[in-house]
Amino acid sequence: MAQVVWSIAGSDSGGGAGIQADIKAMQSFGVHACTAITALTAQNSLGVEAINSVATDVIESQLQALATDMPAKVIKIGMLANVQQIQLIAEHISHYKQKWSQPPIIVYDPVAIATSGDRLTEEDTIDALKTHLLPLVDVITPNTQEIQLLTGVYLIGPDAVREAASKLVEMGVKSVVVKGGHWDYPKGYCVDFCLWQGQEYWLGNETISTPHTHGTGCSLSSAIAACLAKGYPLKDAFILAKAYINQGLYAATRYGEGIGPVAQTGFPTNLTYYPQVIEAGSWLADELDFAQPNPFNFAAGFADTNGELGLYAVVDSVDWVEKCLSAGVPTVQLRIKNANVETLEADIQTAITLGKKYQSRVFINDHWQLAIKHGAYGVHLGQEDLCEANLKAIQEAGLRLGVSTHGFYEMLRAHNYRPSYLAFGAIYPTTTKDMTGQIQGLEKLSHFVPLMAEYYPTVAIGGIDLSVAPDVAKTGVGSIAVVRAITESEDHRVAIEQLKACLE
Ligand SMILES: Cc1ncc(COP(=O)(O)OP(=O)(O)O)c(N)n1
Ligand SMILES: Cc1nc(C(=O)O)sc1CCOP(=O)(O)O
Ligand SMILES: [Mg+2]
Repeated sequence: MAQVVWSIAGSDSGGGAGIQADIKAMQSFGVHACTAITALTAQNSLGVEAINSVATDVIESQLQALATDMPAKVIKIGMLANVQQIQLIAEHISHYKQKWSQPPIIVYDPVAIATSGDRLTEEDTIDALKTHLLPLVDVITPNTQEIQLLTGVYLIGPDAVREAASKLVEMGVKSVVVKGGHWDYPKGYCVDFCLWQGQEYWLGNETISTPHTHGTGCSLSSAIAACLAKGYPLKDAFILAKAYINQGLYAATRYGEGIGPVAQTGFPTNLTYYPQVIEAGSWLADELDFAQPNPFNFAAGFADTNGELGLYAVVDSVDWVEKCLSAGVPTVQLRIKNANVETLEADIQTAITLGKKYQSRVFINDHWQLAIKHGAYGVHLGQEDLCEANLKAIQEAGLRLGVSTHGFYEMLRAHNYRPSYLAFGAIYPTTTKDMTGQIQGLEKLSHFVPLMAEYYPTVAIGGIDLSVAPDVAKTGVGSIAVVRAITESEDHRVAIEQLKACLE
C-alpha cells in the first residue's frame, strides 16, 4: 500500500502551484496525497488576484477527517495565510507528534512570496511562525527571499547560507534545504544547500533557461516529503527532488499569457537531470571557495574494466582468493579487515599474482598504497576513503577504482570521480557488516541501475544469495558481489556455478 502524505496548503486556481502542484509531485513519487486547504487563491499565469483564506474551523474539520482514518507518514505544510492558521496548525502538529504511534515528519515550505513576487501571507505572520511552528519542523525548504525574511541574513555567498541555516536551527528547525533558484551564484548556476544531521550538502547545475518556473518551490518540497515517506534519507530526497524539478523545467510549457508551471513528470530517470554533488576540488567548489583538505584528493577518470564484472567474490584471505579464481570467478576482492601487519603485504602481493595467473580481476579493498606498490588490477574504496586516499596516485598508476555507494547522494558523489565501476549496497540486510540504515532494497536498485549503467559497470552487494540473485539480476545490474553466499556455502564450486548462472 502506498504511503500517505498530507499537504496542508493553499489552492492555486491556475493549477501550477499550491495544493495542485503538491498532489502531482507526490503522485510522481508513488505516495498517496491527502489535502487540507488553507486558502483559495485566485491566480493565473500573470499573478495573484485574490487570497481567500479558509476559516480555521473549516481547516480543522479537514484535519480531523484525515487524522481519524488516514494518518500521514509525512505532513507537508505550505501556505498559511494568517496568524490564526499558524496557531491552529502548530497545535495539531504538536498533538500528532505527541500522540501518534508513529509521529509524522514535518516538511515546511514557508510560502511567503510567490515566484511572481506577490506576497502570500499577512505581514504579522513571521513572529507567529517562529514562536509556534518552526520548533515543530523537521525540514524547512525556504527560497533565498524566504530565508532572508525569516533570519535577516542577506545571502551574499556560501558562508551567509550557512549562517542563515544555522539561525533556523537555533529557532528549532531540525534540517534546512535552501532553494537556490533565485540566487544565480555562481553566475549561470543554480546551487542548492542542505543542512542535515549537522552535515552540509551542496548541489549545483547550470540554470535551466525557461520562464516557466511557477510551482517549483511547492513541487520541490512535496517531492522531498514524498521521498521521505518512501524511506529515503534527506540527502537522497534532496537530490531526487532537485532532479525532478530539473526534469520538469526542461518540459515546462505555458498555458496562459505569463509564467507557465513547472511540468510534473515522473520519477527522474535520466542522469542529465540530476544535479552535481559539489565537492572540494571541483570547479563549482572553487567558485564557492570551498576549502580543499588534500590537493591530491580529487581525480576523475579511472582505467576501465572492459565490460561488466560478472560474479564478484569478496573474500578475506589469499586461500579464498585462489579457491574463487580456480573455480572460475571472474572478479575477486581481497577484503582484509583488522589486518596482521606482518602478513598483510605478502597476502596482497600473492592475491595480485594469483589474479595475473588466472587472468582475472583482483581488487584490493582499502589498502591502496600496497595495491599501487604491487601493481594490482584495481582498488575498491568506500565513501570515507575518498577523502583520504591519494586518488591521483591510483589514477596515474593505471589501477581501476571501484567505489561503494549507498543511495543517490553517494552515487552522484562517486560519479564526480568517474571511477571504473559503481557498487550499490546494501541491497538486503547482511550479517557480514553493519549496514544499519543503509539497506536499499530492490526498488531503489532498480532506479540506480538504469541511471548509471550507460556510464559504468554496475555491482550490487549486500545480503545476496541464490534465493534472491535472480531478482537482483533482473534489475539489469552487471555484477553481483557476495561474501557468505560463497564462503558459507556447502560446496563453493557449486555455489559459484549457480550464482554465475543467475547473471547469464
Ligand atoms: C563490491 C564491493 N562493494 C562494496 C564494498 C564495501 O566497501 P567499503 O564501503 O569500503 O566498506 P568495507 O568493505 O571496507 O567494509 C565492497 N567491499 N565491495
Ligand atoms: C562488504 C559489504 N559492503 C556492503 C555495502 O553495502 O557496501 S554490504 C557488504 C557485505 C556483503 O556481504 P554478504 O554478501 O555476506 O551479505
Ligand atoms: Mg573499504
